[in-house]
Amino acid sequence: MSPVITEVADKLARESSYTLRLDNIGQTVQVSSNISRTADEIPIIDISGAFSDRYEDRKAVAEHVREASSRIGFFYMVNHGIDPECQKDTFEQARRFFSLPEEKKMEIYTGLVPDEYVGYHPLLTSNRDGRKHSDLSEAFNWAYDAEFDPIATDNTRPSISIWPSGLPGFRETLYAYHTQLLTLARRMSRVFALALHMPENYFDEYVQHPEAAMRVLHYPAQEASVDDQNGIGPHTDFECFTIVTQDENNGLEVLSKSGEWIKAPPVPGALVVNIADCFMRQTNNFFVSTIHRVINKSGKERYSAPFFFGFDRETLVEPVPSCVSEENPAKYPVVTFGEYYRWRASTAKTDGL
Ligand SMILES: O=C(O)CCC(=O)C(=O)O
Ligand SMILES: [Fe+2]
Repeated sequence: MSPVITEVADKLARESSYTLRLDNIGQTVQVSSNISRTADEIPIIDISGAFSDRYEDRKAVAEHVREASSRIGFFYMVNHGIDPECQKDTFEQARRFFSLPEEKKMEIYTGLVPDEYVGYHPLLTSNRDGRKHSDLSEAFNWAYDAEFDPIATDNTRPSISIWPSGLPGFRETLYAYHTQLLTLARRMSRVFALALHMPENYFDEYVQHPEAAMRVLHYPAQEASVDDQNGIGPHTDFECFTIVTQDENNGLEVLSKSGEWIKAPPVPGALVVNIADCFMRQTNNFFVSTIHRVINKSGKERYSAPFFFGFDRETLVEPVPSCVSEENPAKYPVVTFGEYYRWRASTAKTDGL
């Protein structure tokens, strides 16, 4: 084939529609094209009102969050009060860890801790999109630890995380940022309660000893085409909501309800929030847990730090009363958060994300 014809054929391949199946959540979606586009569907929400003493200010933020969470399941938040120095320090520690020799990182390989999503996930070990090469990212995950929770009520439960040796300050720096996000996430759970037209303290009892895991990710610059590889393949997150800190490089993409990949580029000073599967179940599909992926074609290394927030493992994932009615009965069987989490974490590890 002449180069021109190959190019046209490639273009057609990339622009043709395909079916995406996510077996773990039983979703099949039709994607119109593998090419992502820029769109302004992901709103930027100023959440300063969430910290206001005035109920009307908090309610106004919640209404924006309600709109975004039910329409696209993603939004940016600005004026969240997080210290940018902590973000910088976290990325610095991530760079330090990922530049260790592979054997050193493998000392805390996630495979050593069955059923828990902690430790090191090496490059090219997951593949969510069977049509492509394995995912071009590596990650380090850690979990909630009451020692670093300023309002912990129960310090007796052991931490499940595993830590690299010989990296002084690594754990403390990562927890300094984790603690800030934990406090923000508790505040956001009040915003979400209002967004669901429930009393503001509706979720308070579920966030005493929350599922609050975090990860740092490293995406090398991808040379393969977007049709041949992902940084992280298409997936949904499995807790209630995720707060993602991005560096300054593009890569994150969100699948809109109409089946188009939409870019979620970094916005200076903003954190990305996305709804995850437990919240979708609890809201009886009113909030949408949106499929997303990362492809790093920025030409540079990309780092990100998602914080995954879910409720205590004893909590029942049962529908919020404002989201069920006789005409709209519960769509999911009730399980505890811990049962759901363990099932998803173990399948994610065997299936690769
Ligand atoms: O790197 C990102 O921006 C998002 C990563 C992500 O979706 C995940 O770790 O679940
Ligand atoms: Fe994700």
